[in-house]
Order: sequence, then C-alpha cells, then structure tokens
Amino acid sequence: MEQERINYMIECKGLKKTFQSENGAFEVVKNIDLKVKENEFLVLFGPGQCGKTTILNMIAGLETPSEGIVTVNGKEVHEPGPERGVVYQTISLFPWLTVMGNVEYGPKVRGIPKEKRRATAQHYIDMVGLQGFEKSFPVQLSGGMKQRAGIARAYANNPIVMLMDEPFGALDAQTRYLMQKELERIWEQEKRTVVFVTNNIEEAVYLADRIVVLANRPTQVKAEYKINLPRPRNYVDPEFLRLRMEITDAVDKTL
Ligand SMILES: Nc1ncnc2c1ncn2[C@@H]1O[C@H](COP(=O)(O)OP(=O)(O)OP(=O)(O)O)[C@@H](O)[C@H]1O
Repeated sequence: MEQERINYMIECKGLKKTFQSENGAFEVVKNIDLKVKENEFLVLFGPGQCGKTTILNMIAGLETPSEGIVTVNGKEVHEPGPERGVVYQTISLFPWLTVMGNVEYGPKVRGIPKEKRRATAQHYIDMVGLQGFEKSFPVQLSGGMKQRAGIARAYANNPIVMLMDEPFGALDAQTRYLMQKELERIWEQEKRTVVFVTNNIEEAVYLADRIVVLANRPTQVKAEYKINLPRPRNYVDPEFLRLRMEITDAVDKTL
C-alpha cells in the first residue's frame, strides 16, 4: 500500500505515437508506461532511431501523443512549459547574445527584475564552470562550453524537470567524459528530476539511478535496471563493467 502513495514527478501512461509518411502511418512508440520519481535520474537507453527522442519530446510537450497521456507534477502536458528544461545535442544558444544574455534570457522573458535575474544567471554560470566567460559570445565557445551554457540556461528557469537528449553526443570522447562528471556534480548540487536520452551504455551506467532499455520500433520498454553504485562512479570498477556488459547484452537482443 505504501508503494501506491508515492507521487511520481513524471508519468507516461499508454503512450503511443504514429507518424504519417508517404507510405502510410507508421508506429514509432507503442504503449509506453513510465514513472519517474522526484529527483530521480532516469536514462532512456536504446538503439538509434528507436523513438527515444519522440518520447522525450512528448514529455517536453513538443510532440502530441497519438494516444495516452503525460503528466508532470500531476498536471497533464499539452505544450512546452518553463517547469521542463530541455538540453539538446545541438545547443541553440542565441548567437547575438553573450553567455550572460543567453542564461538570463528565460527569466527576462518571464519578467524577473534585472538584479534578481542577473544573480540567478551568475549562480548557474558559476555552477557550470563558465565564470569569466559571461561576456563571451557562443561563437567564441568550444563544444563543451556551449553545453555548459545550455545547462546553465535550462537551470536558470528553475525547472522541476530536466529533459536531456544526447546532450554530449556531438562532443569528442575526452570532453564527453568531462561533461558526464560535470553533470553528475551539478545534479548532486542541485537535484532535479532528469530524463536523459543516450545510446552510450557507459554514459548511462555512469549517470543513471535507473536505466530503461527500449526495444526497437515500435518502441516498448524491454528491461529496467536500477543502478545502485555509489557516486561519483568509477568507469573501471568491476561492478560498473559487469552492469555495462549485462545491459549491452540485453540491448543486443532487442535489435
Ligand atoms: N516528425 C516526424 N515525422 C515523421 N517521422 C518521424 C518524426 N520524428 C521522428 N520520426 C521517425 O521516428 C523514428 C524514431 O525517431 P527518434 O528520433 O525518436 O529516435 P531516437 O531513438 O531518438 O533516434 P537516435 O538515437 O538516432 O537519435 C525515426 O524513424 C524517425 O525518422
């Protein structure tokens, strides 16, 4: 009974998504049920093109489910909202605004007074390690720094949920490792409910409280793994490597 009283921050019930194409309707997502607890770090893991982004976009309110519903904090999702921060692989920072201008943009649009929004933006710029780059323009930043700015910008709206779609997918291997560690540190510092999409198993085991493995199209939940390893994790810890292999095997069977 205790279990049933848990309130979930995100709930997807019977989610289906069918796209229309030249060859007729094709079903991408089929019967997805997901529950994410407050402050849980959930990773959606699955093969390329299996529909991970489509699920995330339905939670973000950027795609409408063909069937089923998404609720965030008990409210049904119909459109994007500031309580859901999004971070994508390609961070679309406004090129004509500085790092500060980009990070304070959301609070500015919401009418937060200048002094307060500056302080909020500075807090998150510091948190992601971009202090000293407040006046830099996106073109002057490396890929990793753009992702840092994107994360700061998402946090500055004070979202309750963070939706991340392969945010480190375009980075070189070294920067990707660094950003995984940074994100872990940031999330420990300011916990949020996170749904993180990746097709990189090492990244999934490093970051997740729970990994949901998706089967190929039409997407269904194939397996779930709770990752109870202490944080920060060690990529070469024997238990880390064992879990990594076990999940890789499970995914191979879904292809
Ligand atoms: N708006 C759309 N219209 C038609 N088809 C779409 C649309 N959005 C996605 N699809 C198709 O749905 C399928 C799943 O795409 P999606 O981007 O959700 O997968 P993914 O698992 O995130 O892929 P990847 O890991 O490669 O990014 C793909 O075949 C894609 O072409």
